[in-house]
Amino acid sequence: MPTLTKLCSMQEVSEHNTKDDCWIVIDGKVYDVSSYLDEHPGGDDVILAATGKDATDEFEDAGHSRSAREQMEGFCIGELDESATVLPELKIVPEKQREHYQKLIALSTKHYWALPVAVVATSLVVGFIYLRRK
Ligand code: HEM
Repeated sequence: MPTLTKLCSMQEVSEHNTKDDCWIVIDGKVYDVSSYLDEHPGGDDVILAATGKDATDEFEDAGHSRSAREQMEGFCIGELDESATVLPELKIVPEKQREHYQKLIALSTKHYWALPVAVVATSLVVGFIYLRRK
């Protein structure tokens, strides 16, 4: 049977992030709490700060009562479309910048031999002085 539930992407939800138009995501469900912000006993700022992301942890951390949870169901407008997760855009580094980074890495690895050589040289000098004193 086809579902009548509205599916919303996180991108779409995050566009509703103002006092007059506020959607939040809790436990995979999308809630339009615009009309409830002024009445919310925990204040509107906490809810506004929870827009554009999954607010389940913040909601649970506040230890909401059973009646708060029942009240919440009245604001449900749909479900989060998990398949529409936005992949982070890959940053393409320009050729010149890439060459610059490669040179920097090559330059810094050039001196890796210095520390072990310094340790061995110091041990030799200390050993030599110790043997001469005996
Ligand atoms: C539709 C969604 C929500 C409803 C209906 C709702 C309802 C309520 C209610 C009725 C209370 C009073 C205490 C209780 O009965 O549990 C409350 C307190 C509170 N809520 Fe919400 N809430 C919602 C969403 C959120 C969200 C998303 C957050 C956090 C990001 C949040 C944070 C808090 C905090 C911090 C308190 C105060 C707790 C205290 O002072 O003890 N609420 N909420």
